[in-house]
Amino acid sequence: MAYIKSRGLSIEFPLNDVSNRSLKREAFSLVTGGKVGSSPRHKVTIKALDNISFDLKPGDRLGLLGHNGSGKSTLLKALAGVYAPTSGSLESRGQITSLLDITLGMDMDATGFENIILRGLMLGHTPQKMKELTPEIAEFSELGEYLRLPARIYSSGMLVRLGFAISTAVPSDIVLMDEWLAVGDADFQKKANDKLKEMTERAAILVIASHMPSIIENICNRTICLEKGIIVSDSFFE
Ligand SMILES: Nc1ncnc2c1ncn2[C@@H]1O[C@H](COP(=O)(O)OP(=O)(O)OP(=O)(O)O)[C@@H](O)[C@H]1O
Repeated sequence: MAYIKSRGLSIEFPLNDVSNRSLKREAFSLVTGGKVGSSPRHKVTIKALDNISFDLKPGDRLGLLGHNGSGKSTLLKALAGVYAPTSGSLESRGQITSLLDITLGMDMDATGFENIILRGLMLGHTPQKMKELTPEIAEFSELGEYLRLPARIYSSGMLVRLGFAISTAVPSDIVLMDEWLAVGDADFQKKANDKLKEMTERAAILVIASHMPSIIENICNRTICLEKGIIVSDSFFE
């Protein structure tokens, strides 16, 4: 059964090029969302997440709220395995699909077809699985003969279409999203939106950060609001 368990999770970023005595530190403390502090070695650090604890189980649809810099993306990236906890723990079970950066791992010199395999490997799938999925991904992307050409010649919209088609090809237990994805031109967006809806509805657990109240109201049954890396409210609703 899929789950996420966070216990006292804290994530700190060391700012190696900012000294403790520097005037720059004051500037940082004014503008950043995370808490500015210092490490034992007198280096400036930003505490992006501070003592975060929560549990998620199948059926949970968590909306992450908070001002810019409050720690939403850092929490999503920690859930995706991009950042390790500085202290505390974060555990999960289940296949995770991270839609945080859907073109991550693509090689611009490789063709679209090659990138289907490469990006699939990044997502934790086998080459065999990706080969089986290739016709479906190719059809969804609508890139046709472009898939035989290097990705560097794609427009940014074409690249995102391919990344989206690959990332959503395999159903998963846990879906992570930073804002509801809007991909491609108007026609493609409708198709992508339907696919995203199907994927998030089928997932056991969804975690989405959003500044859009309508997204949170329509799809979430719980919200956690962050402020300077701390949970300031945790609400459950139908
Ligand atoms: N790689 C990094 N190095 C240093 N500081 C970072 C890094 N990533 C995030 N931060 C800091 O961590 C804090 C939280 O940032 P995060 O991106 O998680 O906020 P957010 O809530 O997602 O903001 P937004 O709504 O603007 O996307 C901020 O103070 C930010 O400056």
